[in-house]
Amino acid sequence: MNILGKKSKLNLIILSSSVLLLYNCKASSPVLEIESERAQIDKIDKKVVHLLSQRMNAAMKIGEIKKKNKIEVTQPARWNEVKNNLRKNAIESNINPDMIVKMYEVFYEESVKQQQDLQRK
Ligand SMILES: O=C(O)C(=O)C[C@]1(C(=O)O)C=C[C@@H](O)C=C1
Repeated sequence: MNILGKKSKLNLIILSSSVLLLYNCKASSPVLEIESERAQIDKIDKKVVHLLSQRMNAAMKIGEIKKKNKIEVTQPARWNEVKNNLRKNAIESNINPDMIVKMYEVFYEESVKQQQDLQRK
């Protein structure tokens, strides 16, 4: 026995066709595709900032130890090691190593500055 009448069946077909049409429009819309990638970027940026904050916290802990033990803040050999690691990681991840090191120079300067501020306290 047929549960749906002819009219309801027709309405259902029209409705499902419209949904399909709408879905296809969305999937191929450049604006929506860009929005989707932007949402990815926002998520990644949030994670990057969180990780950088964790890096700074680790540097501050090192700063406390250096202060207590009268150890020099700047450690050029370690900084060279960090840069070599960064270059290796960048190449493995197919991203420009010079750009990564340039970015890290900013993080490193801040790390040293914060440690030096701590020594003065
Ligand atoms: O490894 C240390 O001793 C740190 O204090 C961390 C850090 C860094 O931010 O990577 C900062 C200063 C040093 O010159 C070397 C490295």
